[in-house]
Formats: sequence, C-alpha cells, structure tokens
Amino acid sequence: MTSIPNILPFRETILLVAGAGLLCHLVYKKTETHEPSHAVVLLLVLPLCFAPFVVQHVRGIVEGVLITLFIYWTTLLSSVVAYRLSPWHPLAQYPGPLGCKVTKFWCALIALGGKQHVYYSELHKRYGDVVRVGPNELSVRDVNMVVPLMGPSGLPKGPFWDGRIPEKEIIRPMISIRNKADHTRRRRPWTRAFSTTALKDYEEIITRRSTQLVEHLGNQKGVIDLAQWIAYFSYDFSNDLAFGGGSEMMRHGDVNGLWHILEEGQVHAIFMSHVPWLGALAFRYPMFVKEFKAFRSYAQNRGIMRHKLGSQFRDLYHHLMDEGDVATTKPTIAEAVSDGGLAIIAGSDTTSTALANMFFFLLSNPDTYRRLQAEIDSLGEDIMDYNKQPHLPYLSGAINESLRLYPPVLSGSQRAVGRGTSGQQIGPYYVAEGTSVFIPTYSLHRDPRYFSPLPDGFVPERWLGRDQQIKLRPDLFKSESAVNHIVDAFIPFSLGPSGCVGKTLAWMEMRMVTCLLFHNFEMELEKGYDVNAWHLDICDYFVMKKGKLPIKLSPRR
Ligand code: HEM
Repeated sequence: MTSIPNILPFRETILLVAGAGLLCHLVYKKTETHEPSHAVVLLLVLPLCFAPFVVQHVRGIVEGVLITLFIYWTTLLSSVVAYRLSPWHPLAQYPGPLGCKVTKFWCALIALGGKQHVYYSELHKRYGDVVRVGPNELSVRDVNMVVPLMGPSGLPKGPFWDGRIPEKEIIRPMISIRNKADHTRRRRPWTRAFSTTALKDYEEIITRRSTQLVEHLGNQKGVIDLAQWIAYFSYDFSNDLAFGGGSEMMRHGDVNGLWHILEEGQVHAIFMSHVPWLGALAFRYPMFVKEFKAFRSYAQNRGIMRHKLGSQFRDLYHHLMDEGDVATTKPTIAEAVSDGGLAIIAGSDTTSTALANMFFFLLSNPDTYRRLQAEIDSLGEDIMDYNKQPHLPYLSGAINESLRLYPPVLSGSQRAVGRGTSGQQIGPYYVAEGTSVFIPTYSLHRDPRYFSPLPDGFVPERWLGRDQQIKLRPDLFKSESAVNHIVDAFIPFSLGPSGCVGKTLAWMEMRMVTCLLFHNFEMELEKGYDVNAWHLDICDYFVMKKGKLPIKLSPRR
C-alpha cells in the first residue's frame, strides 16, 4: 500500500472510522435499503476507504484492515442497538423482551420452532395488551383494535409478505400485494368468483369430492390418519376449484410429494417473513427457495394445462381469467396463474386444518360428539342439502369453537403504517410510521375477557342461544355473570378488504364433510392415543402444521 502522509493521530483516526460507522447507521435508517449492492458499498467499500489511515498506526495491512472493519461494524451495531433501546425510539413506550426490541432475528428463531403463537400468548400474559415484538413491530391483543386495523379503513399489509414472495421477479399472488389500490384491483375477480351465483357452481365439486372421501375411508382397514385423508380431500378439491382438476391425492396418495413441498416451504417462509430483507436476498439463490419454486412451477403447469384444455365447469380460473368477459380491464394470464396457485394453498391447508382440529376436539370430548351426531342424524334424507346444513346450530358451534381454539392462521396477518406518513391513530393506540402491527388471533381468541367460561376449553355450547346453553351445560352457563362472549374478538378469517375471500366456501366444505362423515361412520380415537400429542404437534408456520390423527372407523349403515 502506498504510504499516506500521517495526517491524523491514532485516537482521531479511530474516531473517524467510528464516525463513519454512525453515518452508515443514519443512511440505513433514512433509506431502509436492502439492496445487496448498497450493502457492499456501505458495509465494505466505505470502511475500507479509511483503512489506509489506520494501517499507518499498526503492524501491517491485514491488521489495519481488520481493526478498521471491527471498529466500523462495532460502532454501527452498537448505534443500532442503542437507538432501538433508547427513549427516542418511536416504540419506546411499549413493553417487550429485550431480544425482541433489539432484533427481528429473535422472533424469527422462535418461529422456526413452530411455537410463535404460544410465545406471543405468553408475552401478552406478561406484558399486557400491547407488546413490542420487534424493533418496529407491535402485537396487539385488544378487540378495540380489530376493525380500525383490518376493517374497511384499515392499514395495508405489512413487510411480512416481502420475505415470502420476491418483490420484483414475479407476479405476486393477491394475498401478498401491499399496495392498497393494486390489491383492490386484483381482488375484483376473486369477489366475482365467490359471489352467491358462483358458489352454487362449486356445490357439485364439493359433493363429488366429499362423497369420494367417504368411499375411500369406507375401504380402509384398521387405524387411519384422518388428518391426512382430510388434507388429501381438500387438496384435490382446491385443484378442482382453481384449475378445474388435476390432483388425485385421495386416489393415489401424495405421489409427487406436494404436501411435503408445501409444509417444508412454510418453515423457510416463516423465518424469512420475520426478516424480509434476508428473504429478498434468499430469492436470488434457488437452493434457499427450492420448495417455493417447485410449487410455483407446479401451479404454472396446472395453469398452462387449464388454458389449453379448458374446464368442464366454471372454476375459479374462469373468473380469474375473466372468461365470461365481464371485467373492464382484463387480467393477465400470469396474474390468473399466480392466483390459481394461491387458491390451492390458501384453500386447502386452512380448511383441512380447521376440519382436522374439529374432529380432534369432538373425538376427545365424547359428549360433544354424541350431541353433534344426534343433530346431524336429524337431517335424515336431507343430509347433503346445502340449504339445510347451515341450520344445524351445534355443527356451527363445533366449527366455530375449533376455529376459536386453533385458528388455522394462528398469529394473524400483519399490517403496517407506511413510511413517509406521520404515523396514525389506530383504535386506542397511536402507531408511528414504519411500524408493523398484528393481532395474535390465537391469544385474542383465548382471552377470558372475550370468551368465558373455560377460554381454553372446547365448548361448542357457547355459540348456542342462552336456553340451550343452560339446558346442555348448566354447570358452565347457569351464572350469567361468568359468561363472556364477544364475537367481535372472533376473527379466524380476518376481516375487511383483505379478509378471507373464501370464507363461505370453506364453511360449505366443512359442513358437508362433517355431515357425511358423521352420517356414515362411527369414529373413535386409536386406543392409547395421547391427546397431548395433538397439541404438541401443532406448529405455527403462518399456516398451521399438524400431526397425525389416528382414528378407527366403522360403518353406521
Ligand atoms: C377454514 C378455512 C379458512 C380460514 C380459517 C382462512 C383464513 C384466512 C385468513 C386469516 C386470511 C388472511 C386475511 C388477511 O390478511 O387479513 C385469509 C386470506 C385469504 N384466503 Fe382464506 N381461509 C380459509 C379458507 C379459504 C378458502 C377455502 C379459500 C379459497 C380459495 C381461501 C382463500 C383466501 C384468499 C385468496 C385470501 C387472501 C385474501 C386477500 O388478500 O384479499 N381461504 N384466509
């Protein structure tokens, strides 16, 4: 290295490098850049510019470079940590664990273990309704926040989605679109696809696929994994819905390992959704996102086939592609295919999880099982009537109750106050610009202020009228003062302009499958099955991962 005149004494040289580290923090804070090329400049090139000054004071180039980088990076990190813990941080007033305040990697690592829903619940028990769960993120367990955050004038989606779906490379599925106007445009065909008329078109597929499920189950011997069979059913159904067919898991099993791809992909995705800049980086390297890419190419192939072959009925793709020529602006094929893939994931995992949980709760609570069986039997010959099934209150109660205890999206869906705004009052709380906020659904649903008695217990009766409650469970409901039932705090499908668009369809599926299984079979858990295993196996990877549900079936008629 050419010698540089010794213009600065050692102490000043070190201060200069440290000052550059502070400057780097300011640049990051101002620009929030996560571009790799910017990182190279800010984290390597810039500090190395100062290395020649340090080299003059030490034993050689290597030592000088190392000392420069050490001082620069340590100052940068200390400055970031000090700011995040300082009283000047906009979220300083909110309590939370130190690890959460300092870095999002804290929650990312917890999420990898699959128990983030339990972690958030414990945090709320310890710190109260508002907890700072990230340097710039709040978890709010308060019913007064539900509509302001997610209702018609709520906030747009948060950066969570940037870590799961690459921002620039592909047409994003509708669920991940953060810009409100773009999201509204992409949601229009979905709204048509789930209109009352369109839902009628899907009845025939639900009937056919749930009858097929009953036939396959009837042919099984010994103990079966009901959770897996329901997953196969909902996967086949979702493919019919999205692209007019293409999956036969009930018939052939998961021969292509697609269910595995979906589940494994979720583990990676939940980590990246906590640290979106790392997710965006990972998308540049195929080895980190092989499950995502495998599923995307599966959906693309399904889309191409559907485009070539058409469909026997008006499926979702018909609406997404505007084959009926009703839209003023035509969607593109890429958008329709991307959203078809979304329908497979959003529709299959959630509904099968909700059903599996409900069967688990009913089978491990024999009184509730018998009550539901009696109610379903009362339908007689009308067992498959889509107009009669919604009038079974105990069935609705059982579905609601399992969605309350285990909402398939356990930790809810993130929203964010945009940068460049001056922050926003959301319900009872003022939230600074750049803050992400979510309502932890699992914690909200189990809060005794909203659901009592037994907030952690499976009590379908809580969804019935008062007379029925007292008749069926006088032990729990006789004293009115012990009962809390705040339905505004029940948000398994979220709500508002980004809430679940498939809610009515999911209810149709769940009712039909339950009615048919109860009508055709006596079911019991495998002897010796430890019910705790079900709870232990549940993992929150945004969508829920569950374990086996081993049951024995015998035909009823
Ligand atoms: C029990 C079953 C289901 C549950 C609990 C459920 C729950 C949810 C939740 C919590 C969201 C996030 C909403 C938000 O960001 O605020 C969502 C979004 C969505 N769900 Fe469902 N879902 C279910 C079934 C379905 C079905 C059957 C479909 C049909 C394809 C579907 C399609 C979607 C779509 C497309 C979105 C994105 C909506 C948007 O961004 O505008 N879901 N769902």
